[in-house]
Amino acid sequence: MNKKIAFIGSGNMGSALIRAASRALNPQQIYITDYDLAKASSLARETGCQTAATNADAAGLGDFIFLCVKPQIIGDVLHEISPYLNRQCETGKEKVLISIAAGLTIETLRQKLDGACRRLPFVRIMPNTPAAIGKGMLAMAFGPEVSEDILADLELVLFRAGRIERLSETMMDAFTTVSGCVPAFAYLFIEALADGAVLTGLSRHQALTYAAQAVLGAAAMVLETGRHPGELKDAVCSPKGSTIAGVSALERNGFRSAAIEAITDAYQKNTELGKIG
Ligand SMILES: NC(=O)C1=CN([C@@H]2O[C@H](COP(=O)(O)OP(=O)(O)OC[C@H]3O[C@@H](n4cnc5c(N)ncnc54)[C@H](OP(=O)(O)O)[C@@H]3O)[C@@H](O)[C@H]2O)C=CC1
Ligand SMILES: O=C(O)[C@@H]1CCC=N1
Repeated sequence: MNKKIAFIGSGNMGSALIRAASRALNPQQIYITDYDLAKASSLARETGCQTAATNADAAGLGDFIFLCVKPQIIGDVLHEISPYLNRQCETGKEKVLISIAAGLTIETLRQKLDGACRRLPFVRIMPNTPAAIGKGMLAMAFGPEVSEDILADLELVLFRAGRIERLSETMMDAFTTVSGCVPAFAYLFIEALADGAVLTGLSRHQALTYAAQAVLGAAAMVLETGRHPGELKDAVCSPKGSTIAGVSALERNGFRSAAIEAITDAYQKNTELGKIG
């Protein structure tokens, strides 16, 4: 795959995808830019990618243009790069736009483009930050104008980010919640478990390592054995044992309902982000 890839925005999520893409391709195929150019330059030095001086340059250079800015800003960026995309459209150059913004539909984003570039193929992807180390979960939604060749190339750019699934756009807000947001909830859980372990005498480093490895192992058991988490939980809980005492404490404190409401509140917010367009 010899296409050029541009990333506009190299913040938390953009930088995770840039790291993944730079492992999948020759990093010299990748152009990074950001409002804060020092941030882009530092990441370019680390990954071997190139920098683009402006969003317009990135739009001109990239065959695939990843838009990795906040949902509140992406409309301005699309408006800003439209003239440069239109110039390329006149020469018959086929570019692909890719948004990672939570909530915003492809149709809403397309309306932010001015001129002929409004017809360009547009893909909406939803990654999560573990993509930085190849442990991400990522979904792609797209319309009929996006060819199988484009999707195959996009998967080549992203395969080092982690697991990739194609999803109907109607499911993207639900996916964003249970995949994009969940790492933050899991970090909270791991941090709290480690706090408890520090209370029982372990060092902070030991506590974090052991708690994170236990959560990692439990997640892998769910994915790799296909067994229901309730069944896996029962296999840890001995009658009158310590684990069931801990499970009881979690239930007493509303752990399950807190987790369910974390998902439903975050989902609600994702749908609201979609209305800012
Ligand atoms: N964080 C996450 O886990 C996930 C985020 N997303 C989506 O990713 C997108 C980016 O989020 P996130 O990475 O967290 O945000 P960040 O703020 O970390 O990154 C956005 C970057 O874009 C830069 N920027 C701001 N304005 C412009 C502009 N006009 N042109 C070029 N660059 C600009 C920012 O610079 P500066 O800081 O100087 O303003 C910042 O470096 C959002 O749309 C979000 O919905 C999706 C999945 C997961
Ligand atoms: O919090 C946010 O808005 C983004 C969406 C998914 C993860 N972070």
